[in-house]
Amino acid sequence: MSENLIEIKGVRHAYPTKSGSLPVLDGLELSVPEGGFAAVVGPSGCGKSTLTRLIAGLMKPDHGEVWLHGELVKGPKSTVGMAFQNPVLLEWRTILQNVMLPLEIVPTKLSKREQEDRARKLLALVGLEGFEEKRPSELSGGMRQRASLCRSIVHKPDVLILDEPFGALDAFTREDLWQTMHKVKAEEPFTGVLITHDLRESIFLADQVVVLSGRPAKTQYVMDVHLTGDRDIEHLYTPESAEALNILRHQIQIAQGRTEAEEPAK
Ligand SMILES: Nc1ncnc2c1ncn2[C@@H]1O[C@H](COP(=O)(O)OP(=O)(O)OP(=O)(O)O)[C@@H](O)[C@H]1O
Repeated sequence: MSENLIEIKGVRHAYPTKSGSLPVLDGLELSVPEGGFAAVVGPSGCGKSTLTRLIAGLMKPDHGEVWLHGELVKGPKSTVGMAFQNPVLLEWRTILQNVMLPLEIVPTKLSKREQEDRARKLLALVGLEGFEEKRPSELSGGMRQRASLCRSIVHKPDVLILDEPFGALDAFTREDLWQTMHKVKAEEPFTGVLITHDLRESIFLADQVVVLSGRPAKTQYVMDVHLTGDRDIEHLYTPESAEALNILRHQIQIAQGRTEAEEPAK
């Protein structure tokens, strides 16, 4: 049994297509300890979303193993929470009812009253107090994404998967959401995997950045992030952050086949 909450070992996967088999992952390794937060970056179409489906047990890999909490993943896991770029909130339900949805699906010991209290507490945590009875269309994109985040953690999942949740937001809203994420993680600790195309986002939010190679993707590079103290946006403009971003940018260029693997210029 592994000490890591998420352990992905030697995963290989190919999709059958009309023109033959499309190898997508080939040699994927990922380890995330309990309470850890890994950001996964890589070239477009390299297999990042495929990785999230494997962790959630929505697909089985052709080869290799996915372990969650010391258990081999063999089917869909309700202990995994997910949030996507498009929040997909149900318009016929209020924001509060949308956030409570997973509690209707995943078994819970909470009474109806306690479920509602929990959903209200999370909405307040992300700055949506007073919007509980609104419909999704009455909220901005950033607010809908905040509600979606509450919905993804309301049932206290073991693992939170975030698949480009901030990708469609403007830069200022995105930075606000990054800070909200830190607040949420401090109050409601989770083990997370974030898929992103934004390298600044990866080093601001995660404690480990995993760079995937071009398709079929393998784990090409892993960076531990050591931003000290409370993370605020100014941390992104320090020499340490600039150096980390430089290294990651270089790794992405290697993954895209635009440069040879070599030490980045200092
Ligand atoms: N169900 C499927 N059947 C066949 N091919 C698929 C299927 N799902 C994904 N693919 C293909 O597998 C490759 C990897 O897809 P995936 O969505 O995992 O990549 P990604 O890294 O998340 O992409 P992006 O960066 O564009 O979001 C792509 O070429 C995609 O077209």
